[in-house]
Amino acid sequence: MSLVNLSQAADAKDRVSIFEMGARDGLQNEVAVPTAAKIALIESLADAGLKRIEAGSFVSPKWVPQMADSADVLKQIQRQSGVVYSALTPNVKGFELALDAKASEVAIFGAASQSFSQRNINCSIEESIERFIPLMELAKAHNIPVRGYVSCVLGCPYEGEIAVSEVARVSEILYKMGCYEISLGDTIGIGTPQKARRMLQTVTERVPMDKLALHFHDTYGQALANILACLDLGVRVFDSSVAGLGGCPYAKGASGNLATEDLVYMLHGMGLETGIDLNKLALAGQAISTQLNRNNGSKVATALLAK
Ligand SMILES: CC(C)(COP(=O)([O-])OP(=O)([O-])OC[C@H]1O[C@@H](n2cnc3c(N)ncnc32)[C@H](O)[C@@H]1OP(=O)([O-])[O-])[C@@H](O)C(=O)NCCC(=O)NCCSC(=O)C[C@@](C)(O)CC(=O)[O-]
Repeated sequence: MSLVNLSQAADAKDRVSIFEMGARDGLQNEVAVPTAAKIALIESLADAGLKRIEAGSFVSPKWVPQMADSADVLKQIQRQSGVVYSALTPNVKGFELALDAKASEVAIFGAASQSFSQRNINCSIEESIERFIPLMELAKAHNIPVRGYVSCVLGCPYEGEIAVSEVARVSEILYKMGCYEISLGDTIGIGTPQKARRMLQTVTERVPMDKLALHFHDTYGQALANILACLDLGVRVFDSSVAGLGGCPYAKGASGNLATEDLVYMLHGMGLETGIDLNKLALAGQAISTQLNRNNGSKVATALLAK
């Protein structure tokens, strides 16, 4: 049996939704990025047609000082109608700050690995769920949609293999708590296509496919192959990061998410619609790469800009 039914995926004239991670997952690892550069990045991403942009995170500035200006970013961006500007919120304090900064929606972030949960948010999986309950109640009261992340779905930097049953269990808890979508994170980018497919299939036994997103880091260069392997299962939401920016401060050595430009190029090539202008996106990625004084992490953008 073939790994992926390419003809089925190629015939699907449907739309894919991309959640842009560059300004949060991308920049949370970069020191001393001026607030103005973050704002310029977010505005240029919206100009390129991205409708879902993670703009920052309201976490402890002692843990992630790089995101300490998230309120300024959210308060100062020129917003476009129809664009969702989201922020990570680990607890009620973070939610209140996000509300004050007028985040359109927030995201809670848990993990399928106890060790990663402890290192990333300083509590066990069970304690994190307890912390999320009052946040979910507040979000409901304020009519703010909440997205949920599950980290380490294809492996953990501290524990290695993670049981897919645990990924499905945590995903179902976040879904039943009221998260409108669960993003499954290969935090350290070690997954390969069959494993990614099997993991997604197992999670769909507990959470409907149209409530799931895939969030693949590209550390081992497998992210695009993993997405291709999962596309024909019906998943239509992917997280990615312009110019491949990023990494997680609590997953040493992990590189950024799959570059959005590379994802868009593949999807458009398969006849799938994203609503994104690839040339504008490539320019946005190049501008922030130049600002950070680093090579552009997107192969597609590098090729397009060399023309
Ligand atoms: C969760 C905590 C806060 C627990 O950290 P803690 O130390 O256990 O929290 P605490 O409640 O004891 O508070 C300690 C101090 O932090 C402050 N504080 C407490 N909460 C907040 C807040 N929301 N905003 C601002 N300040 C806050 C609080 O006020 C206090 O300040 P002090 O009295 O010492 O001056 C901490 O562990 C933390 O901030 N962790 C965030 C780590 C992080 O941001 N990681 C990266 C994002 S996750 C990721 O990248 C993965 C993902 C989502 O992309 C998916 C994937 O790829 O897998």
